[in-house]
Amino acid sequence: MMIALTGTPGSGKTSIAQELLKRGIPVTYASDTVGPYRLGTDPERDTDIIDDERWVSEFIPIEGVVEGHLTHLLPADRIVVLRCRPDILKDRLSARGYTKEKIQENVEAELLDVILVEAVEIHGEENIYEIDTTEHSISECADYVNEVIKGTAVPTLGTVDWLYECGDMI
Ligand SMILES: Nc1ncnc2c1ncn2[C@@H]1O[C@H](COP(=O)(O)OP(=O)(O)OP(=O)(O)O)[C@@H](O)[C@H]1O
Repeated sequence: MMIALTGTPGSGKTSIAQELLKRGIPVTYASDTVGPYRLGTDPERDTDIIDDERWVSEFIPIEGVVEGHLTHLLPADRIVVLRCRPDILKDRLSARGYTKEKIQENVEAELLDVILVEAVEIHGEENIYEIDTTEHSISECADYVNEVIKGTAVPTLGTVDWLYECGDMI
């Protein structure tokens, strides 16, 4: 069973993946697999350009959790979408020293549910497990992913409405 752990940059994927690893759950970092698919960098957006179609088509499925903001594109069995309240996400990304533009791009993507919508389109609502990392500790989020792995979690989406709560950030 392959579980995708996805979410906007800063939503907490790496932190939760590290906690899962500590608990003995196998984790693959997508960033370790995209090297051959890197086409270059986008200087304006300060990000790598990845040939994601080829990456997805050539990805050899793993047993365990695959972490990264593109992993919902993979043919995973269940998709955990991490959410983060946009004002908190802004703080987390500012603390990293990201540019204003890069922060704005990611905050808007989170506000507009971009990853969640893509995940639902690809995998259907019945395979989506959404969790708000603003409201839960890293340990609680890892507990939840563990439940998703075991099959005891109930698929969920629509647990947050950032446009209602923080729409004035756009
Ligand atoms: N409940 C939580 N779950 C995950 N991270 C949290 C939580 N609460 C606070 N944080 C903090 O938020 C930050 C999340 O950063 P992290 O690198 O894990 O995100 P990411 O989604 O992997 O980002 P990227 O896609 O850029 O790698 C960390 O500093 C972490 O300590």
